[in-house]
This record gives sequence, structure tokens and C-alpha cells, in this order.
Amino acid sequence: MAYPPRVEKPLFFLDYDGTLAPFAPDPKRARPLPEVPALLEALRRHHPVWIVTGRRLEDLDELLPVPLPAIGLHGLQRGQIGGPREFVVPEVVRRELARLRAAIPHVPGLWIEDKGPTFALHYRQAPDESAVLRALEPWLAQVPDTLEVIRGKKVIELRPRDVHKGTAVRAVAAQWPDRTPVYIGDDTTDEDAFRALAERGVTIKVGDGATAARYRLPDESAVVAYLRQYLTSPPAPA
Ligand SMILES: O=P(O)(O)OC[C@H]1O[C@H](O[C@H]2O[C@H](CO)[C@@H](O)[C@H](O)[C@H]2O)[C@H](O)[C@@H](O)[C@@H]1O
Repeated sequence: MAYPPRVEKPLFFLDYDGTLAPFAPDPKRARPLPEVPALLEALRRHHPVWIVTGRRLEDLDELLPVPLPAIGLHGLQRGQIGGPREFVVPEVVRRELARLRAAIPHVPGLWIEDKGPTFALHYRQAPDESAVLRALEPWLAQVPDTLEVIRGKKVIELRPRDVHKGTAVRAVAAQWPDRTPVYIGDDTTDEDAFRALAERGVTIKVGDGATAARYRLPDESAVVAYLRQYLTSPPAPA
């Protein structure tokens, strides 16, 4: 895969975990690479920059205190880091998620991250991951067709089938017709955004694995290096 191009008028969509911040056993301690906050501060003076995350946006107030517009909960929350935000979760979905939340079995090594109307089931710290996954199977069998089970990086989440990072970024990109979306992400849920922006965007997968993205960067440091280019003048044409 070729190195991602630098585009003239970018509209940045940046995932958080695994893209700006290396993974950590405890999500609350997953800080961005040290240079990231200042880099995003500088970048936003020149270009629109959105954060697109599966996290609840409140998490980022402390982890990434840069006042950027943001999409949270894989598309179910929108607002600003450190500013106002709202959940966009239909009542029927809220009820279904609450029912399933109450029915999660107690499984040693499973940690539940409550994120307001949604939740994530983490097993990164489990001594036997496959035992956790086996124990969750009967519970997963109760998930109705209206919800999709997302298997991310040592995490299982649920979300409605028709709301995801792809629907969210497509709506934002429609407001910036003269800009080229540049989406950078590493995980399963970023694939929806890669597909949604396939025709007009620069889509960049971070790390290994099959992807619908057109370009790839190896890790978070490479993401920083790619973004840094946008702070300097473009090379003069030959
Ligand atoms: O869309 P993202 O910004 O990539 O968020 C996806 C999930 O990230 C977090 O979990 C992941 O990162 C944790 C911290 O490094 C790690 O411990 C965990 O194993 C990863 O799955 C976050 O906790 C979730 O809520 C996000 O949905």
C-alpha cells in the first residue's frame, strides 16, 4: 500500500484509541502520545479536525483536552470535547441496551465500562480470554437483530445497525463539500467510516489486518508524522 497522500484541503476525522493513543490495560489511563495535544491544537487552526471515537466524550475532557468537535459512542453521541454534547440514542435502543446490561453474567476477568446509554465489555485483563468469550455466548445469543455485536480490540460492544461511525462522518462531510475527508482509524468500527468515505476520502488504517481503507500507517507515531506534514507549507511543484 502506498503512503497516504497529503491533500490540499483536508477535513480530518481521527479515531482515538489505537490511533492517537496507544492501548493500555485501563481505558482511563490510555493517554495520547505526548505530542498529540499540541499537534491537534496547531492543526485545528488551519483545518477542521473531528475526533470520532467509541468512547463517551466525557472521557476525552481529561485525556485529550483540546476543544475539538467530536462524535462519541460510535456515532451515538455528538458535541465538543470540554463542551456541550448530546446522546442521539432512540428510546427503543436505550431500553434494549438497559435490558441487556442488566442481564450480563458475572464472568471473572470481564470488566464492564458503563458509557451512559451504552456499555463495553472488556477482557484485556482476563487471564483466560477464551473462557470469558465462551461464558458470554448465551448472553450474546439474546441480542436482537436490531443491534449489532461489535468485536473490537479485546472488547465487545453493541450498537444499533443503522447508526455507526460511517453514518456520522458522512453527515459531517456533507457539510464540507469543498474539503477532502481524511479518516484515520485502527479498529473494527472504523471500517464503517472507511466504507462511507471510500469515494471521496483518504482512508487510512493504522496497524495490521484486513481493511476497507485505501492506505495504511503502522502505528500511532506514524499517524503523528503524517499529520505533522500539514503544519508545514506543501512542497513547491517541480
Ligand atoms: O473508537 P476508539 O476511539 O478506538 O475507541 C474504541 C474503544 O476504545 C477503548 O477501548 C480500547 O482501548 C482501551 C485503552 O487502551 C483498551 O484497554 C481496550 O482493550 C480497547 O478495546 C474504550 O474503552 C472503549 O469504550 C471504546 O469503544
